[in-house]
Amino acid sequence: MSSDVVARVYRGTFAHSTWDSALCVFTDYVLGVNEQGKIAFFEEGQNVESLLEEWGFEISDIEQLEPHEFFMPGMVDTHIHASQYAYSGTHLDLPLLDWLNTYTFPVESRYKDLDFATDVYTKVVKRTLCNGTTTACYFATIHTEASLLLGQIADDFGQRAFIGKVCMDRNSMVPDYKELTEECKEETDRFIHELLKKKYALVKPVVTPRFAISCSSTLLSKLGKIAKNNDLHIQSHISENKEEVQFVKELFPDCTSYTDVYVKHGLLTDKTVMAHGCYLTDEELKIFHERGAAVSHCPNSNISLISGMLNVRNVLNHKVKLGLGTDVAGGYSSSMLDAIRRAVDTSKALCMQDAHLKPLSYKEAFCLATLGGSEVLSLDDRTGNFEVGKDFDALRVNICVPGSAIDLFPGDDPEVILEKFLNLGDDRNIVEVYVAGKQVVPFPDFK
Ligand SMILES: O=c1[nH]c(=O)c2nc[nH]c2[nH]1
Ligand SMILES: [Zn+2]
Repeated sequence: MSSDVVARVYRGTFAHSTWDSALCVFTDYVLGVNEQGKIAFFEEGQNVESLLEEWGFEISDIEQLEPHEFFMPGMVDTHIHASQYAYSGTHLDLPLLDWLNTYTFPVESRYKDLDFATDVYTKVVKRTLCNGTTTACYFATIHTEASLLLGQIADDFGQRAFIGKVCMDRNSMVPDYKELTEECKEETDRFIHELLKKKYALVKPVVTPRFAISCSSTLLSKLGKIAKNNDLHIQSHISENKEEVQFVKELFPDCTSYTDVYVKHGLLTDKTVMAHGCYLTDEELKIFHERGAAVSHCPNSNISLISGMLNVRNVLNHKVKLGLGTDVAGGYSSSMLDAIRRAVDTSKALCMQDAHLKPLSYKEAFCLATLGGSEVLSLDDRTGNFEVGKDFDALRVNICVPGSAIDLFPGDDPEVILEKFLNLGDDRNIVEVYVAGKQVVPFPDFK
């Protein structure tokens, strides 16, 4: 008998991605979660007798899923601005640079107020968890205390998260909302130190230069060094909008491309995730591939701010790590299901312009939202699918809940049920959420 103790055993349908297949559906499988929250076994239901013996649990310990239920991996939002959740669903009438100056910076400057921060950050963590985001890579604001608070709230609610204190020392439009270069470096050091000191199991800091336009060359270099010395993740924005790309050219005339700006400052590593990338050239994508840097595709935001349409197929052909992001609040939805749908829509819109392109399938989008996202954040050895040994980050989906927007018909097999959920489902269908084996949705009573 195994010395490992299983805490939970489920039997029913499971769906996940592997690097060989964007969608694998397993019907009548048994999955065990050990006391450390890791997947202890994942086997065909017919092996249940030997599993009982090996793992020492009773048949009555098995939780049987209904035929209209399944488990899928938790979704990974590789790019979301927690601070912008305050105005999500509004302010979508301006292009990027005007949008930042008019709406974003004035709101982000309010996060010195920790009551405001607590309210918004609690709401965004709860909302994303309910919608199945088990891992989120967050931008906060320039404020160290509020950013630490976001880390504490993610930890309280059990979400796996990267937290970025935003760094910017250039801002002509809202001069209040920036730091001095040295102050920004020191506050970033303090933020990283304080967050790591908390020893949260699932919440880590990420070095976060906002984008090349809002950082001086000196600051970018300092941030590159901080990331290197502490072996940290890095996140920023790149090539989202044509005006932005042109402005970066003017600000950094010695750099050969937008990508080169980040390369020259030590910010394009195998732990870097860059949002958008709509206008990256093939040469730049080659550099991303060589360095192991990742792209976060944020299709809702790209359309909402009329920024551009990322050619996902081209990014995948260059073998660049790729995940999906909601980019709240340039993207108006905090749900990764929306990111899946918009990614497919954008790809189809590009196909209308170029008949040779192959559209992204719903299976590929599902893979990007789960396993792809975990790879983007270098977490694919810990999460992203139901491989034995990984953490159990999972969504229990029930198609037949009261008020469900999905109808089933005779002959709808598990693959059809998954496809209907991805296209028509919402948080009502996500009845339980697990992160590292711990049930985080429904929320515990004390919250
Ligand atoms: O979509 C975006 N949201 C932002 O907050 C931002 N900052 C720089 N570039 C950005 N793009
Ligand atoms: Zn963004």
